[in-house]
Amino acid sequence: MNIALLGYGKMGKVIEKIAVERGHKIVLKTTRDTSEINLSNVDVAIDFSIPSAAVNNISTCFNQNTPVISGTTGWLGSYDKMVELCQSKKGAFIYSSNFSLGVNIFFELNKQLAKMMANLNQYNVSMEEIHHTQKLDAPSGTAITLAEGIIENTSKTAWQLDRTEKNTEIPIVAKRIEGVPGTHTVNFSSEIDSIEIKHTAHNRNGFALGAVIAAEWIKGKTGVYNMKDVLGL
Ligand SMILES: NC(=O)C1=CN([C@@H]2O[C@H](COP(=O)(O)OP(=O)(O)OC[C@H]3O[C@@H](n4cnc5c(N)ncnc54)[C@H](OP(=O)(O)O)[C@@H]3O)[C@@H](O)[C@H]2O)C=CC1
Ligand SMILES: O=C(O)C1=N[C@H](C(=O)O)C[C@H](O)C1
Repeated sequence: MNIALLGYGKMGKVIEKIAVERGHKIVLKTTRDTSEINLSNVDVAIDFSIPSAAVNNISTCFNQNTPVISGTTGWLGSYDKMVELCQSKKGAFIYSSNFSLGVNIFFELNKQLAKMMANLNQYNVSMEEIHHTQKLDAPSGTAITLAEGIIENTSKTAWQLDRTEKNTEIPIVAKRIEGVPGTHTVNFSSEIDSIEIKHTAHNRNGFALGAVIAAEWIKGKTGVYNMKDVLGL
């Protein structure tokens, strides 16, 4: 496949390596200095850029009839608008806050645990995410997806960064430590004991491999999908 990398930073570079190993060709790389995106010889575009660039990158793909995989976080206020545009242009789109197989299994485990804890009022739920110091958004997209999984399955109604005002909110602590690719913990704690589930990324390979697998999967399809569809979870 001919792949465009919209964003060629830490993730773009790992995706390039894995995509080439899997027999694909990178025909376009964009950075903050790119003024025009021409996708005429591109089969699938993969966007790992910055929150303020994601909507323009994704819209450009729909407008040029190119399927797009987006892993950029911090722009989700515009997700519904992008879904509408995709549908109106009969495009193809996958967004995931986290493309790794391990985290997508963790998302399902988190929902199962939340279901089991739903009526156990003696436990308080809290979350922590740790990332490298260059990360622009907080909490991480992955932490937001985890919080949404808990909200769907318990009486919690919202998440809050670094504080909680109400018992119905899930507190998320975001820590920034040099070199950490991404660590997420969900904790249910009572006076008697704690139950904790944790995912630790050892490097960026899992995120990148998942994005390339999603790009291979979406070629030739139309519609809006997620990583559960891709991985058959
Ligand atoms: N869903 C997932 O599985 C994962 C998601 N992420 C997310 O992916 C995104 C990228 O992460 P990462 O690679 O670490 O970030 P980097 O900061 O290393 O890279 C961002 C890239 O985007 C480029 N960029 C900036 N502005 C634009 C623009 N207008 N158009 C196109 N590209 C632009 C930067 O350009 P320049 O080189 O000129 O600075 C850089 O190449 C983040 O939102 C992060 O949260 C990260 C890991 C996994
Ligand atoms: O910025 C990162 O690095 C990461 N971002 C994603 C997120 O916000 O959840 C995924 C991963 O944790 C790495």
